This record gives sequence, C-alpha cells and structure tokens, in this order.
Amino acid sequence: MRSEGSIFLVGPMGAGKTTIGRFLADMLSWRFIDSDHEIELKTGASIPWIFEKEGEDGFRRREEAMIAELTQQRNVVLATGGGAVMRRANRLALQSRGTVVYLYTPVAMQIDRTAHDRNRPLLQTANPEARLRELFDLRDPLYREIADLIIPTTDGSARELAQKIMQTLGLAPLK
Ligand SMILES: Nc1ncnc2c1ncn2[C@@H]1O[C@H](COP(=O)(O)OP(=O)(O)O)[C@@H](O)[C@H]1O
Ligand SMILES: O=C(O)C1=C[C@@H](OP(=O)(O)O)[C@@H](O)[C@H](O)C1
Ligand SMILES: [Mg+2]
Repeated sequence: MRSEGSIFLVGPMGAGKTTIGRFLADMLSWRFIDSDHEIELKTGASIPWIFEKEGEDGFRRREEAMIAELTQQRNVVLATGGGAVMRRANRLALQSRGTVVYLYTPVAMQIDRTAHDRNRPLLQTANPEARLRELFDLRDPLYREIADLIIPTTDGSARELAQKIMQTLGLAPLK
C-alpha cells in the first residue's frame, strides 16, 4: 500500500465519497477534487442534463477522459462517481496511480442517503432500491478488485471516517 501520492475514493452512490473526501483533503491539506463536479465544470452542464442529452454512454466517455486527467495529479483526494469502476481504463488508472479506498456501504444505507436527492439520474426510477441492488452486485467485485483499503461506512460520521482512513493509511494530519 502506498502512503504517498493521491487517495482515490470509490464506492456506490451514497457511500459518502464526496463528503468524506472533502474532510480528508482538508485534514491532509491536500486538494479535494470531485470527478462529477469537474465534468460539470468542463461541460458547462449538470450531470442530469448530460445523461438526458447524451445518455449514460456520453457521460461515461466524459468520465473516462476526466479520470485519465485527474489521476495524474499528486497529493489530491479524488472522489470518483459510483460507476467509474465500470470501465477498465478507469480501474487501471485508479489502481496504478494512487491509493484506492473503497467505502463499503450496504444498499439500505445508500437508499437513506440518496432518497431526497434528484441529482442522480440512475436513481430516478420507480424502484431505486432494486436499481441500487443491481448496481451493487455488478460493481462491488470491481471496487474490491482495485481497493488497497476497504472502509465500511456503516458506523461513524463522515469526519470520523476520514480520520479513520488517515490513521489506517498512516498519514499524519497537518492540522
Ligand atoms: N458517514 C456518514 N454518515 C451519515 N451521512 C453521511 C455519511 N457520509 C455521507 N453522508 C451523507 O450522505 C449523502 C450522500 O453523500 P455523498 O458524499 O454525496 O455520497 P457519494 O459522493 O458517495 O454519492 C450526503 O447527504 C451526506 O451528507
Ligand atoms: O453510480 C453511478 O453510476 C453514478 C454516480 C454518481 O456519482 P456519486 O457516486 O458521487 O453519486 C454520478 O457519477 C452519476 O450520477 C452516475
Ligand atoms: Mg459524489
């Protein structure tokens, strides 16, 4: 396991990648980058808009280009989107260029954390729970395949989980 370079957070929607990533970057005084946010800035459009106009394939193309770029940066905490691991090129980039942390989160908890958020196009369906279960079955093995570290998010606040990641990786807080 590498204790230098960058930290890449992977896991399903509602795992807390964006929230924990911010705390972690702040504690390490590293830059925080959210892949989805960067895609929105570069495209000048929201994630739902991209899915609507270009379909999931269009989004995945943009995401792959973004992950290729962002994984080259040093000393950053990168929150990926939940589906980034679906593309092999992304898995290779994440695995080879930094420390990958899988935020393991059961489906029931993902449901609780995403229920009121309309910004995840894949969950705008009659049965979001079934969709999350389907995605979990497909993706959990891929998250595990590239993870250097697996942190369950079932206990602890986002801040506490960021602290736990830092301690487990042997990284000292700068503040
Ligand atoms: N450990 C946690 N405990 C409670 N709520 C959390 C935790 N981590 C994240 N959340 C909440 O869950 C929601 C989804 O978090 P987010 O960081 O957007 O997840 P992701 O980026 O993995 O999809 C947010 O409202 C966030 O505040
Ligand atoms: O799981 C997915 O396929 C997606 C997860 C989202 O990011 P979060 O995991 O941060 O919600 C976002 O990239 C997009 O809506 C697709
Ligand atoms: Mg996110």
